[in-house]
Amino acid sequence: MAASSSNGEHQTAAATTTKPPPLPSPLRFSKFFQSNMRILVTGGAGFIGSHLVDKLMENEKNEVIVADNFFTGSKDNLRKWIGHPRFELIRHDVTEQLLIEVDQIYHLACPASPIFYKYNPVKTIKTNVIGTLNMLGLAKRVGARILLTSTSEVYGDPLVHPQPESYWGNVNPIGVRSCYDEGKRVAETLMFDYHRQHGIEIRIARIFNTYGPRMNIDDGRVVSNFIAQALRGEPLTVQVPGTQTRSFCFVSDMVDGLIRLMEGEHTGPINIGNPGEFTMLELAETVKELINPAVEIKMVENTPDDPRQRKPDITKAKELLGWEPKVKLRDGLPLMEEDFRLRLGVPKKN
Ligand SMILES: NC(=O)c1ccc[n+]([C@@H]2O[C@H](COP(=O)([O-])OP(=O)(O)OC[C@H]3O[C@@H](n4cnc5c(N)ncnc54)[C@H](O)[C@@H]3O)[C@@H](O)[C@H]2O)c1
Ligand SMILES: O=C(O)[C@H]1O[C@H](OP(=O)(O)OP(=O)(O)OC[C@H]2O[C@@H](n3ccc(=O)[nH]c3=O)[C@H](O)[C@@H]2O)[C@H](O)[C@@H](O)[C@@H]1O
Repeated sequence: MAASSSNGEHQTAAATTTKPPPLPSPLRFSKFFQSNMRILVTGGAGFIGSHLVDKLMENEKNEVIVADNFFTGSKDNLRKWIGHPRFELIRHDVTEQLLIEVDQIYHLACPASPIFYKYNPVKTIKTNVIGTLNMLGLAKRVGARILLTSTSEVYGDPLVHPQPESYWGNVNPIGVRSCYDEGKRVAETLMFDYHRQHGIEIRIARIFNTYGPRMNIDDGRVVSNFIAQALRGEPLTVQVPGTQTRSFCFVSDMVDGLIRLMEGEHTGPINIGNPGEFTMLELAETVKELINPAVEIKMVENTPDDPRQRKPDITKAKELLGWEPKVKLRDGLPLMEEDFRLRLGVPKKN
């Protein structure tokens, strides 16, 4: 349960550092040469990362560097930028040191789909802990601001609903999801310790389920599974009991929220997600209605520790970032359907 001493204000005040941040690159103070903003996106070849790169590249004053090990991401997601003079792609694993010069770091590198983060749980923890430590070390050396994409999974199987940032969560520390949710909790701790101890400028986004074009077709997450199944005419696999809820955010809204957080004045953590809440059975019914009314819905076994409910309280995002999602689930699903049809080679019948 949320302890009374853990209300948002108290948490934010305790987090504020008195130490000035390390100096940014001398280039930022040069009078005659206005250098571009150099932005590192770790995990930039993945789903959210590649959409973020597209948005950042729209600004001609930005240079974007992606560091990715291509575990779940792909060069294909970035193909329109490869060879662009303001873009660089580095095959790099964040569990290793990275010595480059940058002004901002969006730190996304980490597998996000449960089937991928459970595939090699020890590596997932290393990515979250050593990877975040390395990126914080880089931020400290070059005086960069760093944003971590944390997750609603830090709330575990929440006992408070909807979840405000002040809720400390209900997480199983030894379960099969712990490599990811405890990994992200340590990553958040490291961010705040570097902030308090070294004055690093940090931003933490707690992302709730995000969907949209470019998700891996075999990613295993629920929205991509249902859309791919509906298009192939296969039964939609609802994991029991089907009454568990999630709140789904369209990827363009997510990218807008992440950039506002990076550019704003607040460390966070700030929930970024769409508060529209659906049971998995409701989601299956909606996909069936919109994409393939002939398809069956089949109940299948679930995995351990699956959270029963999830819905973000986005009061902080609204007040501090002026952000709220614009795309409703019923409008976002057809945009994703279009992309999946193209990739699966299933044209729409008129
Ligand atoms: N999509 C969501 O619903 C969601 C929800 C909460 C949090 N997040 C967070 O957002 C971030 C991006 O998620 P996504 O949905 O785009 O996932 P994704 O799997 O599509 O992207 C992750 C990217 O990180 C790369 N990567 C993984 N381990 C790495 C390592 N050790 N070194 C370098 N690169 C590595 C992958 O190759 C991939 O390109 C993740 O940090 C995830 O935890 C996502
Ligand atoms: O919001 C978040 O913070 C987290 O959201 C997702 O985690 P999860 O909600 O478990 O994602 P899914 O695998 O899409 O599962 C959602 C629900 O759908 C159900 N499901 C999944 C797949 C399927 O085929 N059928 C089905 O009913 C699952 O049992 C679960 O209840 C992401 O994958 C995490 O990276 C992210 O951190």
